[in-house]
Amino acid sequence: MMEEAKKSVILVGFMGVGKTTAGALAAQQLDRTFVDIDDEIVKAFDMTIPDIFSAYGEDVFREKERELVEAYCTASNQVISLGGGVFMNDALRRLCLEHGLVVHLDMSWEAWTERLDDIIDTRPVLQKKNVDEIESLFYERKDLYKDHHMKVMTDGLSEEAVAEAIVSAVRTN
Ligand SMILES: Nc1ncnc2c1ncn2[C@@H]1O[C@H](COP(=O)(O)OP(=O)(O)OP(=O)(O)O)[C@@H](O)[C@H]1O
Ligand SMILES: O=C(O)C1=C[C@@H](O)[C@@H](O)[C@H](O)C1
Ligand SMILES: [Mg+2]
Repeated sequence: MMEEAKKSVILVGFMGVGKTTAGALAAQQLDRTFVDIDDEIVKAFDMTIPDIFSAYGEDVFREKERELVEAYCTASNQVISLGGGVFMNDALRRLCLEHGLVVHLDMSWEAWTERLDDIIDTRPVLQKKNVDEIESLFYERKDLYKDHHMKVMTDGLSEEAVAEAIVSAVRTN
C-alpha cells in the first residue's frame, strides 16, 4: 500500500537549540526519514562547516544550502532539520511554510548561553563575535522564526523530552 503523503516536519531555530539531536529522535518515533540540511552540505563538500566557510566563504555555503532546502522541503513524510540561517532567505522561508509543517524550537537567551562553549568551535557564524553581538544575532534570528506553524519551548527539557514535544505537536496538528 502506498504511504499517505504527510507534510514534512521542518525544524527551525537558533544554532544549538537541538534541531539535529531532537529532530533525529523525533523522526525515529514518527517513523519518518530524517534529513539534516547541514549534514547534506557537509557530505556535498566532503568538508566540515568551518572548513567550507574558511575555504569558500559564507556565500558559497548559502548557495549550496539554498539548493538543498529547495530540493528537500517540498518532499513529504520527512523530518528536516534546517540550518539556523535558512530563514534569512525570504523565498526559502515562504517555501518551507507552504510545503511543510514548520516547528520552531525556541529557547531563552539565558538557557542558550549555557550551550555556547560546547558549540562555538563548529559554528563559524558565532566566531569572532563578542557576547553582546551573539545576543543581538540571537534576537534577530528569533524574529525570523516567528513565522511557524508550531513552537516548542525547550528550556529545561532533555533531548528526549524535546523530541516527545515535537512528536505530540505533530500528532495533534
Ligand atoms: N535538550 C537538550 N538538552 C541539553 N543539551 C542539548 C539539548 N539539545 C541539544 N543539546 C546539545 O546542544 C548541542 C547542539 O545541539 P544540536 O547540534 O542538535 O543543535 P542544532 O539546533 O542542530 O544546531 P545548528 O543549527 O547549529 O545545527 C549538542 O551538543 C547537543 O548535544
Ligand atoms: O545560523 C546559522 O547561520 C548557521 C547555523 C548552522 O546550522 C549552520 O548552518 C551554519 O553553522 C550556519
Ligand atoms: Mg544542526
